[in-house]
Amino acid sequence: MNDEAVLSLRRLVRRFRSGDEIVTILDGAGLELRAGEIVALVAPSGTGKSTLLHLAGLLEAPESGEILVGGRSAGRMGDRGRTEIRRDEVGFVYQFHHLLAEFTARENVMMPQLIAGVGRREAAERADGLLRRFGLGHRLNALPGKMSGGEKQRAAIARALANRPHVLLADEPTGNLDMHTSGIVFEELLRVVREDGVAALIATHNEALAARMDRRVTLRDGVVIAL
Ligand SMILES: Nc1ncnc2c1ncn2[C@@H]1O[C@H](COP(=O)(O)OP(=O)(O)OP(=O)(O)O)[C@@H](O)[C@H]1O
Repeated sequence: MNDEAVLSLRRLVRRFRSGDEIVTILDGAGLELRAGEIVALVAPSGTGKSTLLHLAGLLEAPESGEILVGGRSAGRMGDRGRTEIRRDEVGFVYQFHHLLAEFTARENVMMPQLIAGVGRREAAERADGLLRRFGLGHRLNALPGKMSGGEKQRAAIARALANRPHVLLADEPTGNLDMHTSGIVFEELLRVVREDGVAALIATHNEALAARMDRRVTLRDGVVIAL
């Protein structure tokens, strides 16, 4: 672990049109994530958690402010540079697994690697290793339709980590699971992320899960504050 920020969000402003009005959701939001640090983003519904994660993952652009990933400023990059950073540096986990239904667990975890140019054999080995770490060694060839909710979400987390990202962004990663399964899957996510030294920003409504992370932040009036 070192003290270098792998993700810096600086003075982010994001507005949306709502009918005739312009609503400012983020109003100078800033956050730094150091290598290996796991941060919980805990805030009421509608305060901008998903918006902040989308900006951090370069899925959309802020009206103003700066986003640095691995010290590189995304604002100064073209679409191609942003796409590369998204692919190589950032992993995403959503509430819904978004696995491809016609591909097995192994193939789903291979997919981002193949897109990044990794060979089939190496991608399959990495996929199997990751899935095993999530207790899915017996489900490598299972199709998502045959997997339980917890298994699918584990596979989705493995896929997010497939390209060895420095940053993992997760939006209610266990929000679709029952409380018991959610706790177990969450524990596994934290274990693997810690073992690999990945920095993570995880939005959750669940205070008990948030308490297991390194620090907690919230959004208030469009800015990030420590809890
Ligand atoms: N593309 C959009 N167009 C218009 N308004 C939007 C858009 N995206 C988000 N918003 C609005 O911005 C606000 C924040 O939304 P966001 O999804 O970031 O909140 P959240 O904190 O993640 O909420 P939840 O916990 O319910 O997921 C909401 O009022 C939402 O309606």
